[in-house]
Amino acid sequence: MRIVVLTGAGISAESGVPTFRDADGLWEGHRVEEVATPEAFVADPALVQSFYDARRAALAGVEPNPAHHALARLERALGEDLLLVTQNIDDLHERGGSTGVLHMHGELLSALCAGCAARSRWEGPLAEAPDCPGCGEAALRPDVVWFGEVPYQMERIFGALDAADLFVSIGTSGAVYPAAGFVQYARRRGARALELNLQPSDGTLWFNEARHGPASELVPAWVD
Ligand SMILES: CC(C)NC(=O)[C@H](Cc1c[nH]c2ccccc12)NC(=O)[C@H](CCCC/N=C(/NCCC(=O)O)S[C@H]1O[C@H](COP(=O)(O)OP(=O)(O)OC[C@H]2O[C@@H](n3cnc4c(N)ncnc43)[C@H](O)[C@@H]2O)[C@@H](O)[C@H]1O)NC(=O)OCc1ccccc1
Repeated sequence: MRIVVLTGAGISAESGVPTFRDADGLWEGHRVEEVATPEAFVADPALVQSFYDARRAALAGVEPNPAHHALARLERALGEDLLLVTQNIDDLHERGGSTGVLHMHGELLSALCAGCAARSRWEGPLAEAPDCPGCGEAALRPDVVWFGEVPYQMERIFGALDAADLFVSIGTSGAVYPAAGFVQYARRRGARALELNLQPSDGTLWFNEARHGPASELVPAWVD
């Protein structure tokens, strides 16, 4: 059984990471789409840096929950037959024990050089980050995919969706594309689709089955 799992902010909600819907899409009064865009980074880099510095710092205060741990068990059981794709930029899947996580929207603990595109691990405020280890330019930006930018590893994701027997969506509202379109794509390729979410997502009608409730209960119940 080849499975593709897609997770969103809802899987980290019970760990204390606010979802986008929680803050009704606002951060410090800014619409997320306003601070998570390349245009915003050009217009006000300090505002954007502080947005991500705040989320990076908050990681120290949260822990993976039973849903993250259950997916790590599933990975150990299925090996290559599982692809875990996340829209989340936190590191809770990895801290929950998952090793092959595909972060399609990037990672908070990674910095990207806007000059030479070199990547480097960075845990602290980006404003204090050293110059790029690749080209020496002081052009490090958060290694996240902003609105209007192409998500990471799309070929690998569509390749896995082509071969999938089952597509499972966990803790996502299905409001942001191209991730929100994966269920339609998978169904058209003949896969079954299962939704595990607190409430019906925008794409819930595309799923063969939907179970609604907290991920910390639904995911272990599905995996074990
Ligand atoms: C707002 C939306 C309409 N905009 C888009 O989709 C745009 C494109 C677009 C613009 N206009 C359009 C009009 C129509 C269609 C599309 C568009 N998309 C883009 O720009 C993307 C780039 C999008 C990525 C942006 N970066 C993120 N994050 C990283 C940064 C950061 O994090 O700061 S997106 C970010 O928001 C999204 C938030 O969604 P969720 O994770 O689902 O969270 P949300 O809060 O919405 O929902 C939480 C859910 O959990 C549930 N829940 C809550 N608690 C629990 C619980 N305890 N248990 C279980 N479930 C729970 C809730 O019920 C809820 O359903 C995530 O993807 C997250 O990564 N790029 C692109 O399109 O490039 C071209 C392209 C096209 C095709 C192929 C290639 C390229």
